[in-house]
Amino acid sequence: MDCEDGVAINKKDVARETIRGILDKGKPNKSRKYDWGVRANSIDSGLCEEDLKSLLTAKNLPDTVLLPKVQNCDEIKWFSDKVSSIISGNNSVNLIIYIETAMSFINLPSICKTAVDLSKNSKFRPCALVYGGDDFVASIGAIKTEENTETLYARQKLVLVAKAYNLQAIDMVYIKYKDLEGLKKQSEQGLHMGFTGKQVIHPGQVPVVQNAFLPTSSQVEWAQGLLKSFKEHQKTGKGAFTYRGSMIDMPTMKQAQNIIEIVNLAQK
Ligand SMILES: CC(=O)SCCNC(=O)CCNC(=O)[C@H](O)C(C)(C)COP(=O)(O)OP(=O)(O)OC[C@H]1O[C@@H](n2cnc3c(N)ncnc32)[C@H](O)[C@@H]1OP(=O)(O)O
Ligand SMILES: CC(=O)C(=O)O
Ligand SMILES: [Mg+2]
Repeated sequence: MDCEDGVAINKKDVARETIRGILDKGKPNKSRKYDWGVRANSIDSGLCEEDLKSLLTAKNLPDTVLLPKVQNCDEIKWFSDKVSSIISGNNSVNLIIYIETAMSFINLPSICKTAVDLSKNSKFRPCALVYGGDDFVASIGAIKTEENTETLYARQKLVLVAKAYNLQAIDMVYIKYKDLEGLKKQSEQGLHMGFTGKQVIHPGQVPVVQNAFLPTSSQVEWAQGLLKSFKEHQKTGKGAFTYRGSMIDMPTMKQAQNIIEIVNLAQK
């Protein structure tokens, strides 16, 4: 649910009140496991405080707050203070941080470190970074291409820093939402770069992105076989061995473990 750029400037109050009403009612389908996330307005818009006061005092807290256009660690401190003063009792929310301006990228490690450190004594848990590709392209004055070479450095930096701080890395929006083949290609590009997932803006994008980020059956079969073979070779004292024509040692074993971990998480 969005209070930010998907909402016209003259409808900010309406969006906030509508979302508050939805939160008050609670999740309609309690048997299905899903999270409710709300994207507030950015702190520098001057609207964020009002968003948080309304959304975080609803009868049911959103599972996650998405904070756009985070520029520096002072904004994380601001957010930490606000959630601590607004959220009652022992409740807390997940925090997803949007990185989408040139300055955000300059300050990225300190933004993450501050979020991780402050969360130990606050009411939020940082869980992911989002690459806000459209705002970023506007911020640096680039021209968007289908290959995304103009933003390769930024996307790779986001993955690198996210993983260093044990956060998920969520890739850009694909705005040509009717072009599912293009979406598939861009999802696979993000997956290969190390992104954990991708934003969607239309229901039709959901299955394409989910499929792209789930390991294929042949990858799972390869990983299971490799892990079995790795264990057997360890017992016989062999750190390196050949599996299906490739040299395998500890790092490849870890890649196979990643595949199995994603499958296990997706099944939960
Ligand atoms: C760069 C950024 O900041 S991205 C994030 C901010 N932007 C957004 O969130 C935009 C979200 N998406 C949208 O607003 C819309 O999908 C649009 C404008 C792109 C297209 O809207 P439409 O022309 O209505 O799409 P379409 O007719 O295909 O919709 C089919 C159904 O899916 C629903 N739907 C479309 N998008 C969404 C969405 N994001 N979430 C939930 N339902 C949606 C429609 O309401 C419609 O439902 P209905 O059949 O019950 O009436
Ligand atoms: C998703 C988003 O906020 C952006 O691309 O700017
Ligand atoms: Mg944006």
